[in-house]
Amino acid sequence: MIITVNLKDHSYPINVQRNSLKQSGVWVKSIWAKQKVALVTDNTVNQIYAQQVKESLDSNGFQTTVMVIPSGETSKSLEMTDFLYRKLAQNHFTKNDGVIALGGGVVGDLAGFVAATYMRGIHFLQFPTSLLAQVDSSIGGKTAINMTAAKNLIGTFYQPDGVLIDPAVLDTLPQRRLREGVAEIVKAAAIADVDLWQLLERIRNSTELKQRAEEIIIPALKVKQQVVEKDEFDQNQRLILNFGHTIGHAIEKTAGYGTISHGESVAIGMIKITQQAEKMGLTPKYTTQKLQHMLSKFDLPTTLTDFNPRQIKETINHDKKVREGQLNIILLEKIGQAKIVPIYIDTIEDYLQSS
Ligand SMILES: NC(=O)c1ccc[n+]([C@@H]2O[C@H](COP(=O)([O-])OP(=O)(O)OC[C@H]3O[C@@H](n4cnc5c(N)ncnc54)[C@H](O)[C@@H]3O)[C@@H](O)[C@H]2O)c1
Ligand SMILES: O=C(O)C(=O)C[C@@H](O)[C@H](O)[C@H](O)COP(=O)(O)O
Ligand SMILES: [Zn+2]
Repeated sequence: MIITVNLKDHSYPINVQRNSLKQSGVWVKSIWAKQKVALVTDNTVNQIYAQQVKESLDSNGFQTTVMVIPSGETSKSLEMTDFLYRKLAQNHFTKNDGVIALGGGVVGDLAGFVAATYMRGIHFLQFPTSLLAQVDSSIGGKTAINMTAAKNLIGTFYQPDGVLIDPAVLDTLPQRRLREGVAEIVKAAAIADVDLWQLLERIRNSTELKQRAEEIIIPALKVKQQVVEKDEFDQNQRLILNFGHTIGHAIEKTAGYGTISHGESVAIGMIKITQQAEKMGLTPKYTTQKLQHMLSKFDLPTTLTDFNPRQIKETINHDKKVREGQLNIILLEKIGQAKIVPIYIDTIEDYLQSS
């Protein structure tokens, strides 16, 4: 199935097809002219999938160099950015050449940032291999690396030329990694798709979800595609994709990148913000309970024992949504519909204390 992301300057296809990775070179040839390709991956995905992708690319006329970064959130760094820039330069990559991100959101965000900035931008494709990357991070063009001060502080908007999703690769994805993707799917349903929410309600657990992957991936990525089409550069409506992320990103940073994963932090963030919104009458009663029930069913965390509101507040000060002392937070109008509410940043600690 092909879903097109329609944007003013750069529309592109998302191709969802089981077992497509093995023949990915054929698809790439339909998008790019023959050229050098940097296949950026992490050491886990490298061992399982890089060779078959390289073979398919090379047999379709591409000249592929595999570039491997360590697995995990700490690779979204200036150090790894520099490592990839050097590799591209050593291998004489030019503006005619391209980068393919083969991996989860970490590989996608980092490789996308490198592709966007090397020679002011070279061609870029996403081959997402984690559930999270297949439903969220590979689409929409946000690229980023982290700083000590806060998450995703450096980045660009840089849309890929295409996204190739092979649901068969989820077979090798560990359970913990799978449920991290479920957190973003629950987010997508909660903010914009009540039908997807109801479908998730009918699914018993992560195992069943994996078996019915395409049924879930397609509506989840359509939520993202539609939101991005309305507001590519995060000026207004796209902010809803940040539901649970203001607190979530602060949790990731304060715990130490990679300690509590992105998906887990977002799950806790969605609960914290909804609990308080419910208390203030901004979100209907029992919404937190519904979210808690949904997330727990997929073994996602909904609380954090070491939650430190002061530290979290300090980190939130660096959030990209802060403008002139105000922060846009995302709340649920109801399940399936989000709203953007501005609050004063000074009030965030009380907000967090009482939730
Ligand atoms: N750009 C965006 O719009 C966007 C959206 C959501 C999340 N993100 C970012 O994405 C990152 C999280 O992504 P993630 O959850 O994919 O983490 P990840 O990239 O670290 O992948 C999780 C783990 O799964 C492994 N893995 C990936 N695919 C596999 C497969 N098929 N089989 C076996 N192992 C596999 C990886 O090696 C890694 O160890 C965070 O940095 C987050 O900020 C970005
Ligand atoms: O695409 C978006 O927009 C999102 O907010 C999707 C989020 O799931 C994702 O984690 C994103 O990277 C967060 O972006 P940021 O702008 O808050 O850094
Ligand atoms: Zn996210």
